[in-house]
Amino acid sequence: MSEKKFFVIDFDSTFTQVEALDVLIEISHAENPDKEDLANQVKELTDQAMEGSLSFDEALDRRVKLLDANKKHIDTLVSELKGKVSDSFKRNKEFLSQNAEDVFIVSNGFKDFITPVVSEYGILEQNIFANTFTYDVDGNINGYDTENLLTKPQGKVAQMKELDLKGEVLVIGDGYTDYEIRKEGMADKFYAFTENVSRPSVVENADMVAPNLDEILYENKLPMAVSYPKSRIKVLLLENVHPNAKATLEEEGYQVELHKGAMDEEELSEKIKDVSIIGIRSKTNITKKVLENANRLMAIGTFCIGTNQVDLETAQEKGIAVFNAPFSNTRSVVELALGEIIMLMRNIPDNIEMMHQGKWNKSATGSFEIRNKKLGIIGYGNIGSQLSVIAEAVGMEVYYYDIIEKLALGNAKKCTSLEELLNKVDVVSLHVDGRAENKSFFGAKEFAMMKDGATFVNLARGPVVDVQALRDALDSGKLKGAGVDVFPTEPKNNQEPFKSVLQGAKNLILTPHIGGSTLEAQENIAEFVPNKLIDYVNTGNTFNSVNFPNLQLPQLNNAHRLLHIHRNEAGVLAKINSIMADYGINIVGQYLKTNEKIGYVITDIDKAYDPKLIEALKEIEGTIKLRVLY
Ligand SMILES: NC(=O)C1=CN([C@@H]2O[C@H](COP(=O)(O)OP(=O)(O)OC[C@H]3O[C@@H](n4cnc5c(N)ncnc54)[C@H](O)[C@@H]3O)[C@@H](O)[C@H]2O)C=CC1
Ligand SMILES: O=C(O)CCC(=O)C(=O)O
Repeated sequence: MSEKKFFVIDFDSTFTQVEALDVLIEISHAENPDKEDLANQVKELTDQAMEGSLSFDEALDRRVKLLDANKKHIDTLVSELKGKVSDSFKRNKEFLSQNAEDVFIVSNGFKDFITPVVSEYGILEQNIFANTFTYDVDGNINGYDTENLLTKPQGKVAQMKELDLKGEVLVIGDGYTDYEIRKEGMADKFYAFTENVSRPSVVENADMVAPNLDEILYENKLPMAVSYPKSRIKVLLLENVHPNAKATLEEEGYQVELHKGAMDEEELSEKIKDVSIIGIRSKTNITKKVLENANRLMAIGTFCIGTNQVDLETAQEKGIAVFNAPFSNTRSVVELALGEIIMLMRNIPDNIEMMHQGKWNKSATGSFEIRNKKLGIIGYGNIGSQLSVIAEAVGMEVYYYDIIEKLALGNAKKCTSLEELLNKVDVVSLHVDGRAENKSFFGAKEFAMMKDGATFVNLARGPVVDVQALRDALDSGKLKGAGVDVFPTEPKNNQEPFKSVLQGAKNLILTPHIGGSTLEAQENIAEFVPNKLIDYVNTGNTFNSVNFPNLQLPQLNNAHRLLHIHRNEAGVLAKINSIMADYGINIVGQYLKTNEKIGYVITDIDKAYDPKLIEALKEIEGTIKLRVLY
């Protein structure tokens, strides 16, 4: 039988998010003009005591003198503290009350406010060890019980000696006095609790740093309120994604690492090993080799539209869901495309170049309005169709070509072949996606089909265009000008040099893949993608995933949710349900969706079940991944 475990928990900044005396002084001095100064003095004394730089009894004495509080203030304090219990203690209330015999509060705070707060979590009064205030006849605090062990230096150690717990003693706290219990041999383990505050002198002495109570319960294989501690979910964000993404993911409780640039295959194959979620933009290739090393990876977020940089099929085979931001930067691309078209029709790139060289060339030759010019959009998706509407609004006549049937917006005219479009229009704007079949889709043959003196814009994907053929078309005068934002090979970061056969061509706008790089777009993406990832982790929702069957699931209420990802083979659902029946499971809800390769079955079941059920489900032939959520 394993040894009995005792949990010895500190109160201030551990059980609650705050230091109670800091709050009390704000309450008792609410009307005092010097309240800020007094509050700062109390905070400073608390910090010094917590870090171990001031003896606890001296700090306590000085703080109580500054309080000037009475019983009524204590009542107000208690109701404030009840709202400030640490989140992980709140959610693990069931564990605390079910193990009440083994849970102790040992605090240098005061029972007067501790007892009413922790009692709501089932903690037994006889297991609360803390100081007590003394009051005068009018109910004003006039001191504290100086005989109490916890008013003395090393008081917690002395209290633990007196308690003499027989079993494994785990101390959880944020202060030096908590660590002292372990230091003096009265505990087996000290967890530096950092959910509310992290003190270097405490963290460096800890057996383990615990960002929350879930982490401690998980480490001790004890039942907890969440299926997996969020603090164990490691997120790697590459390519300078907007800082809001990091903030959102950290707020959710994940560990987030941010890198400015992309990573190559070698580096990423190593780095990915302990990562649960990765966020990238267009320059990081998540290849088969990377995925083969990604043993903990649950989801990939592309903080952009394109997903051609991810081996979607291998990700799917490994049960890794991929999410992108299909709409967040589309407007930015459209604005740049239209801006470039206007610039190119007026020969502005050449004009700029000449002005920098000191040449004044005021001329209307070869300069045109875009009004009444024919714009040909290739790829009438989210960007192409939006450009269609805006270009039409500024007077262009819009034609489009797409490989699938698309609704013509406004007065746009559909072309039934690429050739038809290329023969007809004055400006070609490419907005196809980067699927493998589109590699070199636009080359010498297509440029030849364009009208002489036409303009060409590519803000889609680099490999789609044969850039040597584009250079030839510019040099020969076949094209009037071009705008290119994307290239077959692009630098991994802003330090690497850029090289292209296009450099030096006439009337050519070259931009460093910034079609979607506006603050608005990046902010939109940083909101959209992290929320998709969090939703997938928390509920299993795959709505908008680019490689998983799309399922929008209801909230999980008072049930456990089993997410079973399997190869799409006949009979898997039947096998799942037959195992559920064997274990006498009451199914509360079930959802299934498949695509060509995988099936995704979500089953919500009653909370009480034999844990062997999970193993049995994992053994079903064709299972890729099984996740349990609660
Ligand atoms: N430069 C930049 O910073 C940005 C570039 N992009 C790129 O823009 C492109 C378009 O994005 P969305 O409109 O959001 O994509 P989308 O998927 O909504 O639309 C693409 C359209 O192209 C069509 N298509 C694919 N291959 C085709 C072909 N060979 N011929 C004709 N039509 C074809 C598809 O049927 C689809 O309707 C993507 O490659 C995306 O990665 C997107 C955002 C920013
Ligand atoms: O801004 C980026 O990183 C890439 C933009 C892009 O090409 C996309 O959204 O597909």
